[in-house]
Amino acid sequence: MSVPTLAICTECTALPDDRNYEGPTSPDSLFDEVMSGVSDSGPGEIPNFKHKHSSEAIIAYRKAPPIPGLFFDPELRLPAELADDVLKKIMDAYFQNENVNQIMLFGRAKDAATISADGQDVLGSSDDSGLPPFLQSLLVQLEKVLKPVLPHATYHLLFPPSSEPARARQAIINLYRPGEGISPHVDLLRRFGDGIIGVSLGSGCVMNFRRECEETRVAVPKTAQNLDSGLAKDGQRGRWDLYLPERSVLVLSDEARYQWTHGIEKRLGDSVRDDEDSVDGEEWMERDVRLSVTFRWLLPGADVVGDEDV
Ligand SMILES: O=C(O)CCC(=O)C(=O)O
Ligand SMILES: [Fe+2]
Repeated sequence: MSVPTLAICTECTALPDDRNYEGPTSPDSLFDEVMSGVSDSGPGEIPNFKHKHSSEAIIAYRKAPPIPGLFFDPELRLPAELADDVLKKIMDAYFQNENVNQIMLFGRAKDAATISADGQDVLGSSDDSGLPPFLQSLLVQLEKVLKPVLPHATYHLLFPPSSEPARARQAIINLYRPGEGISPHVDLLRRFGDGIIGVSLGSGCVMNFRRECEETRVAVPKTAQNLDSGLAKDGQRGRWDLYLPERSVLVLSDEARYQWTHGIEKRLGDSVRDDEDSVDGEEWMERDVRLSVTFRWLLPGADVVGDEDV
């Protein structure tokens, strides 16, 4: 079996002209329906100060929240040289037009067909045919830095051995200007598999996580109880806000991928402290232009762009 031909898709999405716009348009990211009650202001009304809405009373932490399947180490950063190089190449290749803020690329992880007779990987174990070289380099680096820190099963999910059948991998790149965000969502269940890697480049920002109600599969409602105290009915926190610094790496799997939404509120900066017990005060972190690169597995048969019914 030969490696499938290159499948690069530069399907760029322009900014929509509606009041619910929050930043990158991510039809490919959203759960089957957009969560309600997320966006209450249009692009011209960016909340620029800290406690305007109840949701903004939530303080973000640098430490990872205790959500099963979420892996994040604030100390783990990509090498600056690699991150700068990837950022520059992405900007040059895809974001010269200021109306473009999202791009999707597709590759296919190698399978046994790309392994030479002596058992060595011909392409390198993260070499996803179809992705541009700088994203392949990023994947190789991610494979290296994540190996020592992830549980074996999660690492295996993200970087399966070459003995397993080749799978299609999507890289979605989102560009956020200060004040932009993305609605809380669960990445499409019928399109993407388990195991998502998110890389932040150029700027940090806070990502919020909300537990979904299992029965309804909609985001835990924005009630005072859930948001102001951060506690859901069962006494467990239904929301966590995590600061993702520039060059950091986030992994979502299992419960974190399926039972929690993730989103970014549209703000010009974020209030951050180390963790719940931190005695130090909050730090206000201004946002700059941020690029996120998210790698996800396409489910079998879902590698047809634009087919929402798969
Ligand atoms: O910008 C990010 O880090 C998140 C992007 C995201 O969630 C998505 O595209 O599905
Ligand atoms: Fe997402």
